[in-house]
Amino acid sequence: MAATAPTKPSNIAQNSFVKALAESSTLNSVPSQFSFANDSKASHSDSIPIIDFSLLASGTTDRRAKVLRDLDNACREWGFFVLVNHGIPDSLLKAIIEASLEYFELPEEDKRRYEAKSASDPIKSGSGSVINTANQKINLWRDFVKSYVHPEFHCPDKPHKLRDVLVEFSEKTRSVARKLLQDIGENLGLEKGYMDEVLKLDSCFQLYAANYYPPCPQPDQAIGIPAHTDHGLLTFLIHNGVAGLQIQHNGDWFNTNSPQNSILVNTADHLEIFSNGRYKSVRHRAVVNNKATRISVVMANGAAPDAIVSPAVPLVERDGRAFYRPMKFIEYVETMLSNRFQGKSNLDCLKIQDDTELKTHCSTY
Ligand SMILES: O=C(O)CCC(=O)C(=O)O
Ligand SMILES: [Fe+2]
Repeated sequence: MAATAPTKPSNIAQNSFVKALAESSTLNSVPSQFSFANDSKASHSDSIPIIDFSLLASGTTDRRAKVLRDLDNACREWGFFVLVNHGIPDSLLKAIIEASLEYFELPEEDKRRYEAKSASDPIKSGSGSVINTANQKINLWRDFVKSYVHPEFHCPDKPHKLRDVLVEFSEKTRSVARKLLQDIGENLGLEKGYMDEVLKLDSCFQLYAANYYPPCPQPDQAIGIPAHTDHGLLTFLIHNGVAGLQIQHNGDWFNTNSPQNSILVNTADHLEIFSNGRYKSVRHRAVVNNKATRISVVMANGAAPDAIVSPAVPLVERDGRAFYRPMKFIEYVETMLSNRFQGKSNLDCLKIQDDTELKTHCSTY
C-alpha cells in the first residue's frame, strides 16, 4: 500500500469522526494526518460480470447451466460480480441505507459508545486508520459502524428504526448468500450439502458494516479505505448511488458502477482458502470525491464463528496438496479487525508456499 508520511503530528483526537471535520466551514485542504499518496485512477470495464439470481433459482435447465458457468467465471476471473434480480425488495435496500445514514447523523456521544475496546466487541464505530510503510498512522476519510448480526444479533440502540430493518436485511441477504454458496459448491464439484456441513452455514457469521464518506476537499490526497481483501466467503455491498468502489483485475484498477437496486458481490478470503485458491479474494478500495457524501452498506457472509476453515478435502485430493493452512473463522476475523498484522494480510500468513515456508513463516499460528 503506497502511503506518504504525514508532515505534521496529528492534532485530531484519536477517534474523531470524519463527518464533523468535513463539515467544518474552514476546511479547504486535507489535514496532514489524512495524507495518503493516492493514485486512485481507474478505468471503466464493460466486462464486469452480471449474474441474474432469478435464473439460478428457477431458470430452465439450459439457462441455469449458462448462469452457473458465468458465476464460475466471475468467481475465477474477477472475484466480483453484479447481482441482479436477487429478490430483495428495493424498499428494504433503501431502508437500510437510510437507517445507516441516520446512525451517522446521531450526536457524537451516541456513536462514541461503540468505540472499540477490543477486537471481539460485537459493535464497533469510529473512523479507522492504517499504518503506512514508514510506520506512521494515516487516518481514513470515512466513518464506520460494524455490528455482528448472526448467529447472534447485535445492533446499536439508535436510531430506533435500525434494528427492525437490520434484522430483515440480515435474513434476506443470508438466504441469497446461502443459495449462491450452494451454486458455488456445485461449480467446485462438491457434493450437495458438503459446504453447509463443514462450514456450519446454519450458524454462519454475518457482519453488517456501514461506511460514511463525506465530501473531501482534495480527493486525491486522502483515501476512504485503501486496497484490501475482505474476511468471509462472499461480501455483499450496496450504496447510495454515489460511486467510489474500485476493484483490481489482472493488476489494473476498475471503477464499479451498478444498476440501481443491484448488489455488488465479491469473493473474500475464506472462499479463496476453501476453494484451495481456485477463487481469489479480490482486492478493492474505496476512493472519495469532493461533491457528495457516499454511503455504502456491506454484509460480510462467512462460516460459523467456530468453524475451522481449511481447503475443502475433495479439492485438496484433486490438487495433491493444500495451499492454505486452517484457522478458526472468528479468530481470523478478529485478528483482521484488530490489525494485528500491519502490512501483511492474514491471508498471506495462511498461504503455504513450500515446506520451508510452512516452518518459518508466520509461526505464531
Ligand atoms: O464502501 C465501499 O465501497 C467499500 C467498503 C469495503 O470495502 C469494506 O467495508 O470492506
Ligand atoms: Fe472491503
